[in-house]
Amino acid sequence: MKYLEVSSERKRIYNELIEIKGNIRVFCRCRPLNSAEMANGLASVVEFDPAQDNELQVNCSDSSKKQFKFDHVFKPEDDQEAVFAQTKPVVVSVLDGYNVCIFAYGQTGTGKTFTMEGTQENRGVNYRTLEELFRISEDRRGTMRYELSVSMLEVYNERIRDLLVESSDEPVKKRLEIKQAAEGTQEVPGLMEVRVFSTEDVWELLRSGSRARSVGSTSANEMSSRSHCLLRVTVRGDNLINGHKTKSHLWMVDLAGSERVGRIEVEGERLKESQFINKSLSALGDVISALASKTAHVPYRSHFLSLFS
Ligand SMILES: Nc1ncnc2c1ncn2[C@@H]1O[C@H](COP(=O)(O)OP(=O)(O)OP(=O)(O)O)[C@@H](O)[C@H]1O
Repeated sequence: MKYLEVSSERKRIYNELIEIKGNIRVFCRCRPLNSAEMANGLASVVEFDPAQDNELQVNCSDSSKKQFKFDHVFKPEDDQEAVFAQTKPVVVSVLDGYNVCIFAYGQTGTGKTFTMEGTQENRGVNYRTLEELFRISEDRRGTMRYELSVSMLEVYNERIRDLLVESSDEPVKKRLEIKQAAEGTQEVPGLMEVRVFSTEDVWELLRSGSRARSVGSTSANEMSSRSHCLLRVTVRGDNLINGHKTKSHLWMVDLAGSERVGRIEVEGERLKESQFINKSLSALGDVISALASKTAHVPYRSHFLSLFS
């Protein structure tokens, strides 16, 4: 009984939080200048107000200043832990049966992959989230049994590729598609789903998926991600007290760079990629702005990337 009270209290608080803050949250992260930028004598054009952690100001080339507001702004000195601290309350709600989606969006080279994947020493949101999900699952062991599985796919030039299928299997792999499931969620039939039992399983799995991703070099980033990379965590929950079962998805998406074609001298294959990237990002932008303004029609079908949001 005590457990049921705590659990429904947790859901009530979460729903209240969503009510107050909205169900879409936008954070902005400004990365530090890199060594090439410093060597070229570049300086940051972004200013932060120490008293406001949700605002920044951009100094424009015509000496005007533009102010932007977000739910939270991360400064160059904010580390991966600080970013995850803000993300945590939203992602862990997947354990209570909510579907959640996070996108990292920005121009090429701004730190999307660093934020989501991170490095061995500076692990990003993807790994930290799974670590937290395991920690909470363990805490709730007496009352809930959870099964966590991971899938990873990329959307590259309008095609969906499974990143967890061995690359040697590539020639026999069939093209994946999105289908609407009976309960209204989106499914990708045939997508590999790997059950994970501990954080030790996770890091190598994420690394191998990420190595299979399509990358290329643009003039703005030497190792630019040319695809949208989607990590899906599926949570199956079994309530040991009342027998209630849940299944929910958490999507963590590292979008391809939103560069403007004219700005980074692209040609040939890179140009084609950029056009596909921009088309899909623009469709996704339309969906998010329709959701944010709560308009009756949300154009999910204008691009299949939007179906995951
Ligand atoms: N907050 C940060 N602190 C330190 N280094 C960072 C930070 N953010 C990004 N970097 C470094 O900047 C470089 C570019 O970052 P990253 O590849 O994550 O950009 P991206 O936005 O994913 O680019 P693309 O869209 O081209 O894939 C990388 O070398 C990364 O390690």
